Amino acid sequence: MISVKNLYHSYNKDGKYQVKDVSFEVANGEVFGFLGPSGAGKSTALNILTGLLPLQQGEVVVGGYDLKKVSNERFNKIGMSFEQSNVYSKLTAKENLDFYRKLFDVPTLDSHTLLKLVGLEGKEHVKAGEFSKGMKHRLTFARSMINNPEMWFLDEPTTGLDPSIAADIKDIIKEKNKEGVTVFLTTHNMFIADELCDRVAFIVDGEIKLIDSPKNLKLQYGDKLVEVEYIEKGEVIKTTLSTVLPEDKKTLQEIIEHHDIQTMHTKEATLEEIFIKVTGRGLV
Ligand SMILES: Nc1ncnc2c1ncn2[C@@H]1O[C@H](COP(=O)(O)OP(=O)(O)OP(=O)(O)O)[C@@H](O)[C@H]1O
Repeated sequence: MISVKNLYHSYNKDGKYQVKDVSFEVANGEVFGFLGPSGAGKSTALNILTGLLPLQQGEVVVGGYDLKKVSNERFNKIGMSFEQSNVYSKLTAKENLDFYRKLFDVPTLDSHTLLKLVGLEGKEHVKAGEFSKGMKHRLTFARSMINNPEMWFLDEPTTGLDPSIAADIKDIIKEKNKEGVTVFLTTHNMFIADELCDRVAFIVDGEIKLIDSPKNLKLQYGDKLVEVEYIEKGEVIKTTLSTVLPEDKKTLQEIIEHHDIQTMHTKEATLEEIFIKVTGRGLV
């Protein structure tokens, strides 16, 4: 479980906060996402949770460890993948993983298994410096799993990757979560948030504006509309009707009773549309 209460962070300690009064909880086994535009404070919050940045103000408990009390033991339980790949160029893929493995006091996964999982099978003995950007990202991602973490922190896990690599990464996240791993991720991509997260927090200017599941958000904020294509006098007519307004409901009933329906589906609001509605800001 992750518990964050009244978290603040100021890089310059000048009274301006890049993370402001942030509170949330992530249950064990949940995928929780911070969704927000560039500069919203997502990485800053994540870096505090993983110990990369010092905790200045607030209460943070990760996997039972209170961040105010120093304990290196907690690093055995967490994994972190960075937005920017940071692998050692002069070491091979296997050497990169083996070097990192030594930092843990718990059983670790073997390099071969991890490299296979991220599609780098056969590249064990290639220097990371010769890897493409996507391959370096896969290696960083593989490294974050080496200690079989209970809590997995992923900063923009698919940003800048080509669609097939992004799809593989998403599948691995889903698989690990099925095995019980708790995931905290940041993203400015509504599709990632929608597809992967059980709950998302909308974050803007360092503040959380709302937390809910993508499904609830769509139910609550989506316009209740239905798009219908039907045949009238040999022509295809397309119309959008409210499922709430009485006149539209009557029209819809009339269309269903007297016309040949080609297609009919409800029109869902996207998370980005809801984000704009709630925060007044876009996701870029
Ligand atoms: N080391 C730093 N020193 C001073 N300010 C910083 C530092 N790192 C980030 N910031 C500022 O803190 C704010 C939040 O940045 P952060 O990187 O947490 O945002 P983000 O939501 O993760 O955005 P992105 O997706 O672009 O990384 C931004 O205004 C950024 O300029």
